[in-house]
Amino acid sequence: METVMESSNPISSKFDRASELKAFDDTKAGVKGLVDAGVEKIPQIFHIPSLQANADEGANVNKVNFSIPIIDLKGIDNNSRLREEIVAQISHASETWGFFQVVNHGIPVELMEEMLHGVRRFYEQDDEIKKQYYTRDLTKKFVYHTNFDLFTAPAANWRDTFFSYMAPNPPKPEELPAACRDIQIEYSKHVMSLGHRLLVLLSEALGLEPTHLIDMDCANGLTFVGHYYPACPQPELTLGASKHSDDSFLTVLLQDQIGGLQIFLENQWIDVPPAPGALLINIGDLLQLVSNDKFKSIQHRVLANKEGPRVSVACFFSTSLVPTAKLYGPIKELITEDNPPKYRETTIHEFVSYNFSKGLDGVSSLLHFKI
Ligand SMILES: O=C(O)CCC(=O)C(=O)O
Ligand SMILES: [Fe+2]
Repeated sequence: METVMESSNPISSKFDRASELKAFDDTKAGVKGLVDAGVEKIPQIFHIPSLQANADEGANVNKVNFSIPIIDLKGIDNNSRLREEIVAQISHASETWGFFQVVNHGIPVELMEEMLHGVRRFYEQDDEIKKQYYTRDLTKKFVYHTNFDLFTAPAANWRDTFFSYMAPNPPKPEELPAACRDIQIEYSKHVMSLGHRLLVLLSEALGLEPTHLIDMDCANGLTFVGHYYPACPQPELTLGASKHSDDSFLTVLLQDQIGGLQIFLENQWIDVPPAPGALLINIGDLLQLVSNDKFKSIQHRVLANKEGPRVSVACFFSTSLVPTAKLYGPIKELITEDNPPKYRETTIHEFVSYNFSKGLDGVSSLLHFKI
């Protein structure tokens, strides 16, 4: 009798969940630790009920014939007609899909591969060394844990993650783990320069001076995030990353060949299969906000998979760590009588803190800032 009452009591089942989450966090071994221990049934904390009931939008996958455009940057710097053409492609993609892939982006393919290897080396190294980096202290220079929103999200994701702020105040090399330090530093430098080039093209796409977005400090901060999605024995019950949009200005994503990333467009989920040598670029919430909704920050998610591990590196351009009181709102030059500001002004710190406290709950943070 008591057992029945306890299990139907929402308060006690909530307590169970809290202690399960804590026990999982305390292992410091992440989702990979569960897989290494041989779990065949994924723990309850990872279950996403709407997926199981097929009740979310996931029931509609790839009904439209659509693929993310691949934009070739080759020759952009010495042919002005080609440059205009590329700006038009970037403009169209950013207004419509919020996502595009780039090739001939200036980052050597070997470097991209070594970057993915570096992330994998970190996760697959000796557990005792890896655990030393496990922390929920976000002021650390290198933060490794499993889900950042483990204790607040409705369901945990089948994913482990580490991150470091690589700009404006990069960590000292010795503050990063030996498994990925050299490549993380080198790759981040390349991404910084690609981000600058893209922000120039995006400024032009908005009809602004080429340096407009750079001058607004959109490329001052870079957060480097290394994800590891272990193979999942029951991928239909959970997700690698829940539906969300990025809180950055711009995100540069490097994914391996496993696949599983999907974007939510026209009320359905669309696969974003990896394209060899390409980097995936997406508009973040902050760029949607300053462009007054001209550019779209599109929600996306990552499926859990049986074939993993899947490795990806997401580099977010934002300035969250710069203690600036600078206000960001819709860019004045874009505002007209017919196009009044759609958002109130905010600081990066306020925006990112709001997004972080909310976790990956599928609701855009932008709504909170709408006028
Ligand atoms: O791993 C991926 O492909 C996507 C990760 C992602 O969406 C994110 O880090 O915001
Ligand atoms: Fe994302």
